[in-house]
Amino acid sequence: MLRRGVSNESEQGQNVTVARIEQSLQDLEQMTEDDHAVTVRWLLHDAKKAAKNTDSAFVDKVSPFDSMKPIHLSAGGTVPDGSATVKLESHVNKKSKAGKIRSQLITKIIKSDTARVPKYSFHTTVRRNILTMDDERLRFIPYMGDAEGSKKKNARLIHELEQAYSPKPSTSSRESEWSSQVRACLEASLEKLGLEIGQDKLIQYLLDQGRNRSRDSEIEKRTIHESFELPLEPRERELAKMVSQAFRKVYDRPLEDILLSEEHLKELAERRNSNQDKPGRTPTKSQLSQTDINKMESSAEPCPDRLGTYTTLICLICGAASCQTHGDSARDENAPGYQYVHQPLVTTYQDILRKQDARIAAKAGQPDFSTQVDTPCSSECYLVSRYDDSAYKLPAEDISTIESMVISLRDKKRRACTIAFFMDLPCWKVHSEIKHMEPRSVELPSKNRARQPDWYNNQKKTLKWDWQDMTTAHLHQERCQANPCAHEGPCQKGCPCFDSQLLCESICGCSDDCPRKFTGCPCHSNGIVCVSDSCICIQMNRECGPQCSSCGAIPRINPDNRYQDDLFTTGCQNIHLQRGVSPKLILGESQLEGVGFGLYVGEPVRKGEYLGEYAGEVISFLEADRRGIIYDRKYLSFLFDLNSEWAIDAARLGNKTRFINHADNDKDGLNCEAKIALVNGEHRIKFLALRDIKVGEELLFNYGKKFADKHGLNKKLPKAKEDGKRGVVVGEEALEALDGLNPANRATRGKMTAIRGGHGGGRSRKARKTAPVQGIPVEVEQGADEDSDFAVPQDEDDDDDEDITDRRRKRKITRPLRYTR
Ligand SMILES: C[S@@+](CC[C@H](N)C(=O)[O-])C[C@H]1O[C@@H](n2cnc3c(N)ncnc32)[C@H](O)[C@@H]1O
Repeated sequence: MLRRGVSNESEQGQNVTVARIEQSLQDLEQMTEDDHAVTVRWLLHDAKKAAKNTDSAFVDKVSPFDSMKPIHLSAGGTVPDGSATVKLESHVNKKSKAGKIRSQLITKIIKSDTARVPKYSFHTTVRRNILTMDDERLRFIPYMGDAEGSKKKNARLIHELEQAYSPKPSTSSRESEWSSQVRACLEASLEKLGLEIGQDKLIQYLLDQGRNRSRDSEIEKRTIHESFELPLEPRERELAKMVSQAFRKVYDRPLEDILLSEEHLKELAERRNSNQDKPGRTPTKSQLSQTDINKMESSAEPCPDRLGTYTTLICLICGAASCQTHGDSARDENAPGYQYVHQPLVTTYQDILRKQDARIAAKAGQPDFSTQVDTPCSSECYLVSRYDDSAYKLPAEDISTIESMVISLRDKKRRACTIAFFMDLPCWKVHSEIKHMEPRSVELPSKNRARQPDWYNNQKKTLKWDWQDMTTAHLHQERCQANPCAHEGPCQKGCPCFDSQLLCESICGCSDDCPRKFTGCPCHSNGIVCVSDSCICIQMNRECGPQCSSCGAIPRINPDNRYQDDLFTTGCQNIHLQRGVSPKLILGESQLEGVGFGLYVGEPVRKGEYLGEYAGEVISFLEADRRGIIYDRKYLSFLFDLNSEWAIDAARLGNKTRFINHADNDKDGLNCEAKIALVNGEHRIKFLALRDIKVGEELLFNYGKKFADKHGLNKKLPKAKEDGKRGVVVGEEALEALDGLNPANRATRGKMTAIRGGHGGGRSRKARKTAPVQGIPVEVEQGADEDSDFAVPQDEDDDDDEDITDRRRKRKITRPLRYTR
């Protein structure tokens, strides 16, 4: 904020010298400093006044510690029986040794029969995965204890964290505030001197000179450089050189620090890319003739720019506004090799319409949950009205508004009626405009059609016998995240699905008859139930979905039918995650000594049954690596690789499955496995029982050798009943133990018994309501069982683990928990 204005009086640019520019810059610098001083004085004045007011109104003048007597610490001496000593070391002044105070406290040891509460790292319970952006700022350094020899370890940790979180020093806010102030000052100074160059020319000069040779922001530099159409005139170059020299003298640093700072370059490049600020390219309105302006305003083109906003606001996978589950994964701009590229997700209107069509087509097979019927909206409704299209022309801006609205309205049948209502236009006219917009007439020439992959026939819905050698589309941990494709032309080279050798999904923008599109399973028509490898969806580690028109998945994924157990006893069984009903799971202290909590089953589970979803934050690998530094140091990690780009972290957000501990093999109590499945274009992790599991058994799955080795996961279930010591608890007795030890659980006891009695798909049928989240109805159970069932199993019993047979699994998809390098 420049309080004293800069003189408008233009000085003669021709007589300018380095000394004069220097003087002008100094004047402005002085002015800026004065201005800053005035601002700070005002702020302090205000702050003092505010503090005074608060003081009298709310602050107690007497310190609560005033009445406390000082405690005299005993300086050691004999320690009475039943006591222990604690050594304290306080540092008053870090640098001086004199500031170090050592004392020793004598404490009483209190013994109690109460079970020790296991260590627990706090988490918030979530019902579905939440996409979390990268956070490359190191916000705090965790306290890792003062144990012997930990100083070196802590120093190493701090170094590691600083390396991971700040690969390059980011501009501090003070620095960036200063830079922008000086930039403003510079602009004013050039204006005052009447020089015929502005900041743009100075930037061009610095880029021409190859100043700022750092490899950072290369793309931005190129974008900006290419936007200058004409080379600098010799006079301009001379002036820019003088400004650069004067700047260095006044500020004692190079001009490029201010004009080519990473932050500023990024800002400029974004502006250039969005076409708002192309020097010498985009004429201003005043430079255009009225005919040009009319042409621009009546063109159908301005729409795509605005559509960009729609596509980023509305998720292309689920249609939710600002979706937190899918969406463009976070970019780590500080990552080595990161390059700024301005790349709108979807570029043209036709792409978006195609995507819309694909989504609507994918939904066509689903039951219509809406209550709408095909009744005409008015006498002018397109459903009833016969109209002469050519007789009535809409203004360009109305057409443009219709285009924009079409994108956000997914119900195709109703969109003309809805738009007509909002715009107060005849429905038939809106409908006719929409029809013109749709790229239906675009028939692709046959030679240009996409080809089916060699290993998959989407019409017969079959895989070639050696398909597993030809693709990794089913190996989710190795493949990338599914991103719906949206491009002109057929799905061939250049299409992201094609290039990643993946199939197109129903959410992709390509046409329904794209030969690369996954078309689901034909199980019912082939007389098969989706339960084994004969179902193509199971073979490809996918859950059945709307694209499987005949197998019976569609009514089974309808949330309204979730608790209709009869429906699930037959028909498609490959919809676990979409149904989302798990058996009763009880949280208690793990039977693996000292590992904290563990998860137990509260009702019998059969082999192959679904146990729950491993939910948490979906984060990029870069973020996982950063978080992993602290997790690995604490030997407590909840990271789980989801695919080749993303991981799930259940440390901060998660559900009960985050408490499932590790076992190497059947002998150690391994009883469940984790599988990654593709569910409607989304990767998700589910737990399945590897064998029949008895009530009260602790769930254990194999985290993978790398994780187990790195974290030293060596704790095993105690052997069955040995000389009165603790043993594995299973069966009814275990339930008593789990139940009885925590009075809070008694209330649920009757319910659990009832569920056990009615086993055969029997699950806790809790009252539930639906809560809309981002426009999508999400099931929320009232009195959710999450975390209320704490218990500490302590009783002994025989370890009567059953023999586990049939361990040979054709598809190896048990996914190790992530470890960080
Ligand atoms: C996903 S958490 C499991 C829940 C954890 N027990 C708790 O209370 O939060 C994984 C962590 O549990 C511990 N853990 C799991 N299985 C273990 C085993 N067999 N031996 C030792 N520690 C284990 C390790 O600290 C590991 O990093």
